[in-house]
Amino acid sequence: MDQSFLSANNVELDSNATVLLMGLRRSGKSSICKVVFHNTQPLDTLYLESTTKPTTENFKSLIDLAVIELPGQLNLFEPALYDYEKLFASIGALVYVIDSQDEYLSALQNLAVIIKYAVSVNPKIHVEVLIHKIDGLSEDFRLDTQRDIMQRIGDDLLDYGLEGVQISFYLTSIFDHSIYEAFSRIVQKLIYELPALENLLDLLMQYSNFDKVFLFDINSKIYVATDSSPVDIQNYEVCAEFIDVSIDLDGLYESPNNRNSLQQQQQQQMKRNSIAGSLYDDIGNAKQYQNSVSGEEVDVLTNSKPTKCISKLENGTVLYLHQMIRGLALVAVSRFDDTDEATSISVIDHNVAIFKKSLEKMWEHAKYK
Ligand SMILES: Nc1nc2c(ncn2[C@@H]2O[C@H](COP(=O)(O)OP(=O)(O)OP(=O)(O)O)[C@@H](O)[C@H]2O)c(=O)[nH]1
Repeated sequence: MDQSFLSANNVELDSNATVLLMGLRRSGKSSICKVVFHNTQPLDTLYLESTTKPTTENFKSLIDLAVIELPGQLNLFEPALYDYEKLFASIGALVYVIDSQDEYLSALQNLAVIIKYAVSVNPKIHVEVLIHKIDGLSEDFRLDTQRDIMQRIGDDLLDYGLEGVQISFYLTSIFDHSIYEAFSRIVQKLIYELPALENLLDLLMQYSNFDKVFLFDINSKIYVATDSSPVDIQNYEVCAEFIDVSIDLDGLYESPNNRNSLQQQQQQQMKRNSIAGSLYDDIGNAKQYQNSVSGEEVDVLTNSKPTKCISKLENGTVLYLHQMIRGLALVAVSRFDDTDEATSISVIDHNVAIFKKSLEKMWEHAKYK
């Protein structure tokens, strides 16, 4: 293998937090990386040039994630090009992108060969299949396509004598939140401490009367953990957009000393607002009744005080955001009646402060960070 490629990209160091992104040419791999991790507008990916050699990108979040993209034109098993054995042995998840708008039979054959090889080298690997570009398919046709793809891959793997390989399928598009939802679930599988985190979030839900709580990576809008209740995509959308709104609002309350860093933050925010939409209007009409900044802590990444923001929407839903460690924010959806608002918020603040301390402690002893 091209040793410099591996060593330069720390593949061995962060093995369990490494995602290998594969798929045929033009299936959408680079676009996914750009939209999810670089906040590129989906339409700006239209004319991306074809990737010609493997690329690795590192993202710092709750865990330090490495995403390796292999160009679609590579013939995977062409001898002596790369040491694939070492590569597959060192990754946590294989993410294979299938263009659902294109003829996908050759992609499925390619995928079956790759899965066969991947599980023989690394039996613990998570195999994740993105049935991508679903924005071009009708609702019914999406499910038919998913069923067809699952059936065919199952048959191909049976032919190879591979029964019981766990494969997760996701219907995705860069034009809506489905790609963030998929990547959230993929990244969560790589977080060793996830069960403990989920337990903590369940406790927080219970004692704070939240309907739903997410631990978001602020930059990518991936949620690295959530409580154990099912995820409703609308809750996800509202919370993800509330992060953008909160950062903008936070600017209004900053002292002049921090104005520079805030302007930068806002500019970055403009770039990252790939999903601006109706919620901004809702929040514009909503009663913004508290936006306070705690005085004690200083966030290492932004060199500014951690943001806390609470908003009540016209339909009575309350959104609560508190900035956490490592570029994360806790965002919760709640509903409490007007009479006990102040008490509820004090209780929530107290519980969230305890949660943040627990998170810090957990991360001091984290396995992969
Ligand atoms: N409609 C639609 N088009 C998409 C989506 N994702 C990516 N595309 C388009 O698909 C085309 C190819 O995307 P790329 O990201 O360059 O594909 P790639 O897999 O990296 O291609 P190679 O670098 O050749 O391996 C671009 O024009 C994208 O705009 C999607 O979710 N929906």
